[in-house]
Amino acid sequence: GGGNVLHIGGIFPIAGKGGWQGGQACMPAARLALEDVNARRDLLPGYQLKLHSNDSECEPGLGASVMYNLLYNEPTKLMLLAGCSTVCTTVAEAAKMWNLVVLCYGASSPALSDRNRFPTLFRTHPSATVHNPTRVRLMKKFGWSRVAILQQAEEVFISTVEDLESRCNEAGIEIVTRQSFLSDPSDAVRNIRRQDARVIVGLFYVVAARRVLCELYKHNLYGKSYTWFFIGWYEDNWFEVNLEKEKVNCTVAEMRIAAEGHLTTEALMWNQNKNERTISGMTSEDFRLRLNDFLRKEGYDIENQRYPEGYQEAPLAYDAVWSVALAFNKTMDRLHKYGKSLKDFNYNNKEIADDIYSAINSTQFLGISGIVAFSSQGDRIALTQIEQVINGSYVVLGYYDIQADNLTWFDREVWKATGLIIFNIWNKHRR
Ligand SMILES: CC1(C)CO[C@@H](CC(=O)O)CN1
Repeated sequence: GGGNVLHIGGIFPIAGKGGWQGGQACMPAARLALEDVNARRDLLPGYQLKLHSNDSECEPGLGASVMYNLLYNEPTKLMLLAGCSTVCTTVAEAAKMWNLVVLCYGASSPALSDRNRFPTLFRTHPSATVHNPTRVRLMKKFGWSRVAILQQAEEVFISTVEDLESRCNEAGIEIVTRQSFLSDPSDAVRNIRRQDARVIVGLFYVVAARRVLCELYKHNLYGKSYTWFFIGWYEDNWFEVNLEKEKVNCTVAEMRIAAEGHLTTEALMWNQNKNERTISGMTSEDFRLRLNDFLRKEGYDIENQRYPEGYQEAPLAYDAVWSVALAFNKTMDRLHKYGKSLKDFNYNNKEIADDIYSAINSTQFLGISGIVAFSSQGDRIALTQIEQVINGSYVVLGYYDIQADNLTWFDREVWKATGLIIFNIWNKHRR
């Protein structure tokens, strides 16, 4: 390859319906990060990092062909970045044959936390199981010892529920029933009611969530004596939109009544301290403004974003490129000691691959998405946020740091049942 350039491959969900909205902003975010790391004189001195990328449309087959094109054509790539869970599964399973580390910025599937199947996988996107310690922590806080599970029959939710069940067992919390459905939740919801479960964890994509909520309204499974956990990464007004289009036979008013009071958990993807300078020198707010500016120039539709922060996962792609640059920087220093260089990598020298692996494995820096560090399975270590719908909109109730088992709580929760309010007042004064 030309001169002192370090090449990496990138597979992004650009077009196609499979791509989650955040996905489209991942390649632009990665481009911004490349600009920034290449501008730094203290990073990879004398080298430029170059990203060769193409569109997977979030389809594993297309993603595989993009990977083959990247690997069967010059120049040699030193690492691969990939997006969606399906694409990342395919790419990460094959990458070991080329001794390549794969860094996924948009894959949430718990199945990817498997060093046997994916020995060289790391991800800046947390696994969906990151919600579970948060759910269990809240069940303990509020003394909920009997919970039910309602899930859509999708791989990501099946493996998330398995992790949730084992954590509930460890915590002495009884799973009274586990109901699953493919696309029509009515039977499953009826079974939940029959079991008289009062705390229910719901795991489904947002279209199914609207159908579930309408069923809850029809079966009166909402309000003062029910607590629902939903996933927090749906768009904020998810329960008020697309009702006609998706033939949900509830009115917006009915959906609002059923939605009132439910809790959500989600992984934080934007550094919460908006004034805190990260490794790039930008705060997460600086990044949001700069990304939106960049996207506007590229013709992206900025206005109808589903999150106030814009494209939710963009920081994960930005931080992934920084992870690569910092890992290569470490590896260059080590290789120089025995007269080698990353330029010598040719998909076959295992010792250089192992050096890159151990460099990425010891990643630890403050990125736009918060502290970037990986578990031994290559999973992103992340903070989670708990919200509740109060008077129709989401209110942050607190944050949970799983590693430190530290729950930051703002005492803003509102339960409709007067009994619970009296109990909470008494309970607070008792301490
Ligand atoms: C939070 C979400 C929407 C979970 O799915 C990820 C996509 C995937 O896992 O394929 C993107 N981020």
